[in-house]
Amino acid sequence: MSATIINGKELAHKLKAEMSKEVAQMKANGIVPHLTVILIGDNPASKSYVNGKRKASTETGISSEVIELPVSTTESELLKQIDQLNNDEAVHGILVQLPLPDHIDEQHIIEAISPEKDVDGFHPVNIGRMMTGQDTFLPCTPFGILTMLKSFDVEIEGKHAVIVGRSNIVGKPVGQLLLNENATVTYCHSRTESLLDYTRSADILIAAIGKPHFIKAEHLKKGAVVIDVGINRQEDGKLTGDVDFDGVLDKVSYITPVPRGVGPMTITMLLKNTIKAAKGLAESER
Ligand SMILES: NC(=O)C1=CN([C@@H]2O[C@H](COP(=O)(O)OP(=O)(O)OC[C@H]3O[C@@H](n4cnc5c(N)ncnc54)[C@H](OP(=O)(O)O)[C@@H]3O)[C@@H](O)[C@H]2O)C=CC1
Ligand SMILES: Nc1nc(=O)c2c([nH]1)NC[C@@H]1CN(c3ccc(C(=O)N[C@@H](CCC(=O)O)C(=O)O)cc3)C=[N+]21
Repeated sequence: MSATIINGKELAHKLKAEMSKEVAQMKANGIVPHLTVILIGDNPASKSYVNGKRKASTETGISSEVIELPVSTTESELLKQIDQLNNDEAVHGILVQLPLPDHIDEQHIIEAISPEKDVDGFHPVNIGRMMTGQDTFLPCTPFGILTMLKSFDVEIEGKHAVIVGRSNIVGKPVGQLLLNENATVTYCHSRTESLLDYTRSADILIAAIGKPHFIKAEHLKKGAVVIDVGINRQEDGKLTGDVDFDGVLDKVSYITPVPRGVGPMTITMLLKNTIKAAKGLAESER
């Protein structure tokens, strides 16, 4: 059986072209979608992700701005900055790049962002809306994964989706979105006993662990759909996923590569959410 490789970069490219047209139309009506990203400190990985976001915004015609703050920034200074952006009508989306320095409480920051500008979909109000199946900003990585599965007509309803990883930004919400699509969902994590028993029964396996090549052929059922969320930097500087891509290729029906898989889709969904935020504001102004 030959596997289909779900190329996230190509799909992202296609979606960005569609969004460019939408943005042009919005601009013609006097609305310029604007995203503000706050980057604290000089973590090279964070800088590189933020650059990717800036580049993709420009490509789509979305106006973006990056506020770079020193690692010494206090929580109250950051809260003040967020308050200003919440009250700035020209700003539609606010994203605070994670992780934050240890002296800043991540949850305080996430909850300070207005839910109407929370294009990451991390605010508890938006998480609650997602859980109850309401219209909201979906968290970008899970939203990107769902978009990939749907674009490739992967059947979700009734299927067993196994998520390895339970973080608030990837594992938990991706499980919820798949549940909303009528999958049967199992969450696994570092305390799971006999992980193989679960992963081997997965029709759809989502790997969001952060350990290079953790998922191997022995973990999988033949014909499984594998989504690799992991982004791990190797010694040679190259990126690799949580799945042993070459080792499992013969066994799977669909698989996402790293790089050019989930990562570019995450950024694309951020742009989609920013457009949605700009539209939401326009509607309330009418
Ligand atoms: N492509 C993209 O757009 C994005 C990629 N990422 C990448 O995805 C990966 C995961 O990110 P994130 O969710 O933030 O990571 P976290 O470190 O927050 O979560 C990792 C999860 O993996 C679980 N885990 C760790 N070891 C094992 C094990 N041996 N067996 C089973 N489960 C295990 C942990 O369990 P426990 O809860 O018990 O500790 C935890 O739930 C990273 O590589 C990250 O860089 C992240 C965000 C976006
Ligand atoms: N508030 C917040 N929101 C986030 O969405 C967020 C965050 N913080 N912190 C870090 C994680 C990670 N993340 C990625 C985005 C794009 C790629 C991506 O585009 N990766 C490319 C490769 C990029 C490269 O070569 O460096 C790829 O996989 O092909 C990866 C990872 C968003 N995150």
